Amino acid sequence: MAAPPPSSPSPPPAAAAAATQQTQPQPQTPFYELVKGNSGLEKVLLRGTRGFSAEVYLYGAQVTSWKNDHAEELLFVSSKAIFKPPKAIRGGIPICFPQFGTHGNLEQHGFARNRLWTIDDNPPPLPVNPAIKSFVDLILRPSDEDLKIWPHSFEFRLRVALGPNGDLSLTSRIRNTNTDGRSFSYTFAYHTYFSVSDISEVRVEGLETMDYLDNLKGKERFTEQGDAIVFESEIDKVYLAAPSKIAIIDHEKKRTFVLTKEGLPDAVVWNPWDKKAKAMQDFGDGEYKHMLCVEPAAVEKPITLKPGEEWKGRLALSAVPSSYCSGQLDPLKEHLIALNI
Ligand SMILES: O=P(O)(O)OC[C@H]1O[C@@H](O)[C@H](O)[C@@H](O)[C@@H]1O
Repeated sequence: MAAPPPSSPSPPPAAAAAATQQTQPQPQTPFYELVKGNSGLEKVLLRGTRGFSAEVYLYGAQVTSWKNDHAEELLFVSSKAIFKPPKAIRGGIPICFPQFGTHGNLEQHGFARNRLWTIDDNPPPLPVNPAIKSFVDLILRPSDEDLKIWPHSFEFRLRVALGPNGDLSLTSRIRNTNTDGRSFSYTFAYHTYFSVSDISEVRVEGLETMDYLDNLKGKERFTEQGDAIVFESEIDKVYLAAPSKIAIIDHEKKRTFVLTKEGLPDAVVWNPWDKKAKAMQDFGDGEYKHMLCVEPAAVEKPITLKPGEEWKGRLALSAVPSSYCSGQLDPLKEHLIALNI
């Protein structure tokens, strides 16, 4: 598909066709480009004001890039990532559905991350900030093969939006479309890989004093101590009933990522560290130093939907200068209000 110049984004063909059939223009015409990415897989480019950008592969509906106005990449994608089904792409924001990790009988993290999603040009309305001009809606429905391993009919809609201040939001809407009257339950995560300068210089605030399940200790439950979380070895924890705002402070970069989550009670924190990194085929030996996963999730208590019911889970990310005092998430409030998240 021919890529329109960034200054004059064009609606995708289906949206353009729909617009000509309507007397009233669509209030929210999604602006994006569809281009070929690695291994010929298609990806959507979102361009915001002042050079902000994001990329989303149709494979896995996976965000693989989020850049600020200095064209700096804010997400981590491994240099060894494999862009070939059935392997999930190592990095960015994989979607874990209908199972997080090994909490069930399906393959680790479920199948949504290694399925081909399609662009949904006519999604049901979703209230949005009118200042957001760059977004895309993707949809996944189960194939006959999927129904054999998880016998439930569903519609999973994901909107990825780039805000006017460069903030990135992902909104998932999952609907039970079973016609046999059956409910279904699932666990879920936005498996977000952040790019950091040096893991030993990073601190996470917002999870102190939380209870967590330690995946490195047979999912046993512990309580975190009062200090911000720092990293000196492998970590794989599911923090339970975590607050809606979490900050990742990168001292060297003088950058703070602020995560805001809705509908997702838990937060997973993962870094494989050196030994596990070496054992991973699609991950460089030293790359653990430059990434950290903080994953808004619903793990401990699966979400249950009756037929016709819909669940919504949202993640909003912003990257702000680290110019506030340690131990206080509150000063971020003003910035969050300014960002409208
Ligand atoms: O290699 P995968 O399947 O992408 O999983 C990576 C990690 O993902 C994390 O979310 C899990 O808590 C870890 O246990 C897991 O190792």
